[in-house]
Parts: sequence; C-alpha cells; structure tokens
Amino acid sequence: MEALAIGSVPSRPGLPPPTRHSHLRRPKTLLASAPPCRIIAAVPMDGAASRSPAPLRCTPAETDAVATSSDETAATAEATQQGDGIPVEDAAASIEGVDGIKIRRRPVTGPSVHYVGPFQFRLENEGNTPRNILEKIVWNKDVEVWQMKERRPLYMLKGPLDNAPPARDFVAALKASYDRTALPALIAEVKKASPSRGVLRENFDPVVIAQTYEINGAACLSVLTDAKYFQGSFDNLEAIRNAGVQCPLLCKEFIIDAWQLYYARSKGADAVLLIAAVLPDRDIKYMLKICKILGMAALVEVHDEREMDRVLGIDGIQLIGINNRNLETFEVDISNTKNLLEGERGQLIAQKGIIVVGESGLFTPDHISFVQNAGVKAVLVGESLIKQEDPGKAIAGLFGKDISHASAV
Ligand SMILES: O=P(O)(O)OC[C@@H](O)[C@@H](O)c1c[nH]c2ccccc12
Repeated sequence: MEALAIGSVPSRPGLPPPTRHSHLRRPKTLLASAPPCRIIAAVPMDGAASRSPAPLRCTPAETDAVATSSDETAATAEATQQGDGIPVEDAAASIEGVDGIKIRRRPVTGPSVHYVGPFQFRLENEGNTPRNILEKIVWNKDVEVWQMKERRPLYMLKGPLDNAPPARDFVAALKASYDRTALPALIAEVKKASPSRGVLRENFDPVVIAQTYEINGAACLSVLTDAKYFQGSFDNLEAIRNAGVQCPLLCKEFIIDAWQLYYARSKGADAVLLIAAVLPDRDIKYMLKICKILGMAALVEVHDEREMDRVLGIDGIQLIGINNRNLETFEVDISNTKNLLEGERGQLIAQKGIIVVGESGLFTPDHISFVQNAGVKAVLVGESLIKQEDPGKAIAGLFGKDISHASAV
C-alpha cells in the first residue's frame, strides 16, 4: 500500500504541514493487525467521474490529517483518530471512548481513495467504511466543512457579524407559546427530504412554507441546511430570515466544527442543533460558549440514557431535544421521550429548569398529549406537516385545535 504514495496533500489549518507521504502514513501496529484492503475499483482518472456511479475525488479531508472544533480537542482527536501507536482494535475502542461518543468522527485508517499514475483505486476496509448513516453523514460533513472554511475563513465571517441584527430569543419564544396555548410549543421544520424518508415534498418553497407555519401558530422554525442528505441549504435559511418571518430560526445542521456556528449566525440562525451522538462533551461545552457569545440558543439532542446523562452533567444547557429517531438505524419510537424523562432524570431536568423538546415521529394529537404528559414543553415536527397539501393548516390537525395567534385560546 505504501507504493501508492502519489500526489500532494494540502495541509489543514492548525496542523503541521504534511510530509511527502504523511497522508498515507499508518501506524505500524495498525498495518500489522488491519485486515488486507479490498481493491474495489481501478479506473483511469480522466473521465472516471462520468463512468463511476459515485465519482471519486481525492479531497483534502480524505487525508489522515485531522481538524477539530477546538484546539483543545485537536491533540486528543489526532492521537486517537489516527490511531498513532495503538493497535487498530484499541484505536477503535479509544475512539468510542472519546468522552462517550460511539461514532467514529473520521475514517480511522485514512482515505479509501488512492492513485497510481492515472488510476484511482478505492481500497476499502473496516476503518474507512462508515458503519451507519450517521457516520456517513458526519464523514461527509467533515470534508464539506473543510472546503467551506477554505472559501470563507473565520475572520471573513466575524467582521460582518458585529453589525448584524441580534439573534432572536429562541427559548423565550418557546416559553411564550407554551404559556399562551398550554400545549407544547411548536418548532415546525422546513425539510424537503431525509435519508430515511426520501423526498417528502416535491413542490417545495421554503419561504412560503415558513410563512404558513408562522401564521398558523409555530413558535419557532427549524430549517434543514444539509444539502447532500436532506436537500436543504443555507440559502433557504437566509431567504426565510430575509422574508420578514418573525419566528426564531433553528439551523438544523450536523455541527462538528465551531466555524459552523459563526456561519449559521451569518445566515440568520438564532439557534443551532448540537447532537450528543456526534460531539464529545468538551466540544459541546466549547460550542455552548461560542453560542452564548453569538447570542444563539443551542438545542442539545440526545437519543438514549447515556447521552442524556452526559448532557445533564454539562452546565448551562437550556434546551434538550429527545430524538425519537435513532440516527444510526432510523427506527422511530415515541416512547423514547417518556423513558428518558422518567425518574431522577426528569426531576433533575425540572430542577435545572431545562426545556425538553420532543423530536421526530409526531403525527397526531394523541402523540402530542403523550409527549406532553411525559414532560416536554416543546415539539419538533417535520414530516407530518410538510407532507400535507397545506403544511400550515396541518398544524391545527396535529394539535387537535387551532393554535394560531388569531384563535382565541
Ligand atoms: O420529520 P419528523 O419525524 O417530524 O422529525 C423532525 C426532526 O425531529 C428530525 O428531522 C430530526 C431530529 N434530529 C435531527 C438531526 C438531524 C437531521 C434531522 C433531525
């Protein structure tokens, strides 16, 4: 495999410049214990993209180099994710052990694409094949963010933010709605497609959908910005913000790098999603601080007891989202919300004054009462609204009553 060391590798910010073959460097112990690579494809580089179903390109982030959200985490992440000096099994274990996240944030054994002269080879092994959709999304996001950062370095984003209108108060909007309706406040989601459900709505005008959600009683809106898996965009977020919508906006993104927080704010976000399955505790803490500086709220999403306990150990969290959908398997079970709020966890949440948001799989007034009885004060709803002919009118159907400001509640 070392013979395939051809091509140059751009350096990643904050890391030493790569040596000539550093992108193909593998720890000896890893080489010794890793199963032999399978050669999946060998194609000439010219015209390869048009013949290959999934065009192969060697992008900077497909290298072994690691960029993390904080300098603080860089050292640990580099050590664990490159697996330097530890056998592959131990490398995998320590990655899983990084502050409790189960997914691998980057391919452990480096890129799967290699070049020999004009040929591209995809060499797949366990370490560079995503184990589930969440890993796939996050690995792709890593490449994407790195490219976006190259185009718009942080200093370019920071300047204009000084004169930008302040973020709207996402948490206050949820509380006001709950007080007004005595029902969970609605965060209505502007989502065209999802990896589990495919395209949810063909005729998709994000601004019109956002406006109809607002008129019909949504407290806040959630706007998908991931393009590859959800057909969302930051243009949608910006367009909704510029169209005069008053509701605070949640940027629904897979955040892995603090740069994305600044970018989201620059596009009009008032809140961001931080997914505990993807972020180690110290990244969550670090990002919460930046959100505070930017005036944005953070919805910290959990799916199981372990993630909930991790998050309850972090100070300063105002919003916890319980996702009823397992992002690794797509299974949806709304009793997850109830299970995670039972007993001491529910008591601690109440003591800390945290607002819990029930997320995913909510379709009927019974579902809404079920999660409300479990203790949620807000719900995040996408599919059941967006699939209806008039997504705004669908809100009254979901709650069993009109919750718009116009209605006498
Ligand atoms: O369409 P649903 O089942 O109502 O789900 C909405 C929302 O909870 C879901 O889109 C979601 C929850 N957490 C996420 C994280 C990333 C992408 C999407 C999500």
